[in-house]
Amino acid sequence: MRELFLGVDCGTQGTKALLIDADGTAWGHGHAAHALIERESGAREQEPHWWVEAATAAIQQAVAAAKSKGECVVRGLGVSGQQHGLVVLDEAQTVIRPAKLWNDTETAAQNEEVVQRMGGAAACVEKFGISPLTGYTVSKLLWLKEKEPANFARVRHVMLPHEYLNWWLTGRMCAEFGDASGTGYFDVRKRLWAKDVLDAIDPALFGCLPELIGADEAVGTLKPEVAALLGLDAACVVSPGGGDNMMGAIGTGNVREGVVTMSLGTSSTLYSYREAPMETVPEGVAPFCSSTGGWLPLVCTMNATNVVNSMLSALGLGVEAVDRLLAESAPGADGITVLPFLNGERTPDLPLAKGCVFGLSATNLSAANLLRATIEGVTFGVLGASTWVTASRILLIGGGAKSTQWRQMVADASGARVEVPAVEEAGCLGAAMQALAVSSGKSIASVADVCVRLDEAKTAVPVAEKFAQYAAAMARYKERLKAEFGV
Ligand SMILES: Nc1ncnc2c1ncn2[C@@H]1O[C@H](COP(=O)(O)OP(=O)(O)O)[C@@H](O)[C@H]1O
Ligand SMILES: O=C(CO)[C@@H](O)[C@H](O)COP(=O)(O)O
Repeated sequence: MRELFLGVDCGTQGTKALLIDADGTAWGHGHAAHALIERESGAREQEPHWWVEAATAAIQQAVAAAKSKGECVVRGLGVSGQQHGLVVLDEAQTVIRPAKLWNDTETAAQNEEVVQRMGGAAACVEKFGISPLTGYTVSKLLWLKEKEPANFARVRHVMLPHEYLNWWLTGRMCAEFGDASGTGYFDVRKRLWAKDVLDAIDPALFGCLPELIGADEAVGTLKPEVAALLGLDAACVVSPGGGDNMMGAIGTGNVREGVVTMSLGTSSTLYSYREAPMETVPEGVAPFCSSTGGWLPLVCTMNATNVVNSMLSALGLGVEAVDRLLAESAPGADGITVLPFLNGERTPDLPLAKGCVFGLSATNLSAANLLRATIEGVTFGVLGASTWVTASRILLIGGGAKSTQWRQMVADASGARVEVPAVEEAGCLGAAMQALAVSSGKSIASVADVCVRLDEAKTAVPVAEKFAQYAAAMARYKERLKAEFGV
């Protein structure tokens, strides 16, 4: 009987599922999209039951695909989730309101207030190794207390998206260091909840947090009724899971120092594993913990494929147009610059910013140049914030990595060789690899050595002439940013 391991990744736009064997070979995939509640106030929310429904559909698809290839049993399951979302449950364990997400900027004022109550950003870094930015979980709690006091009074359990899915699967509420480190109420050096931060909002909150477990501890096994629904065995072991970037790190072998991963999902992120926490935290860097016993400093911008999708939709085009239009246009988009802040922005810290288009003329205005300038803006945003890490090689993941031309742009603009894992869904792969490690007792590094493979045909090698062209376009991007927003 074939033994398989399941990874589930609850991203912003959808949930994916992947089944692998102990060699990292894929046996089944599944996908289901999520809706997104977006309001002009900056609210970005989803109903937690949407994630459960999407996970159910995606897992059922993956299981059906694997079973069609022969008899199999799923031994372990790991969940990867969009970071920072706030799920609140009442005494009866009922979800109180939609989850506010990582890209919610309605809570910007509350983030500033929390930082101030803790003595300012420098004091936060000194005390807890991290200072919260808009989007982290903590500001959502203060927002709830101020704006929806009746809902706040009902809160008995506070969870992140992947913890909520683990609870649905197993009935156990628990947290692990990687995702917990993005809450803003976690001491990232000591790897403990930061009670002082929660007390500054409300002393009742600390008692609402889940227990912390280690990266190699199992959460438990599946609830029998959930196992039956998903077509899985109730003995299937659920590993701790983690934030999607932490699971992407595992899925790209970013479990040792010196590896750099970049993700082009709804957000754009760039991260690199470290054995020790950062002593000094460069501006814009989120000094998170990894879900593998170390640390995972990262930069994250709030505008990536969401902005590309909006521009495509405004142009009446679909995602299949990306490669064609990038190929039709040249680095620098004939002088057009897009600051892609449709979602406000976190890096740089401009939660209330709006997007801007500069440099339009009668001769350069075309769909190809507009789309290119948008994708360049997204790419320059994350690369420009990533000078704290040097990379001669970048492992590129997320939906945007499917574009040949975008991969080449990242290589040309960064000067690094861009490589793509053979399994496209790195968050799912990382979660499945963690499930394999936890259920077999193997180290995550040894699992990574076996399971992470590259799709050599997709490697993009930087072209020196293009590097110079992108450097000029990026300099123009930075000038526009400075002139418009002073950063
Ligand atoms: N071939 C492609 N070229 C460019 N972008 C693509 C391509 N395929 C998918 N995408 C983008 O990837 C997005 C989904 O990315 P994904 O990493 O799954 O997001 P998330 O994890 O945040 O839900 C799509 O909405 C689309 O914009
Ligand atoms: O907030 C962050 C990282 O700190 C985001 O990276 C979220 O974790 C959402 O991820 P995607 O939906 O873009 O994968």
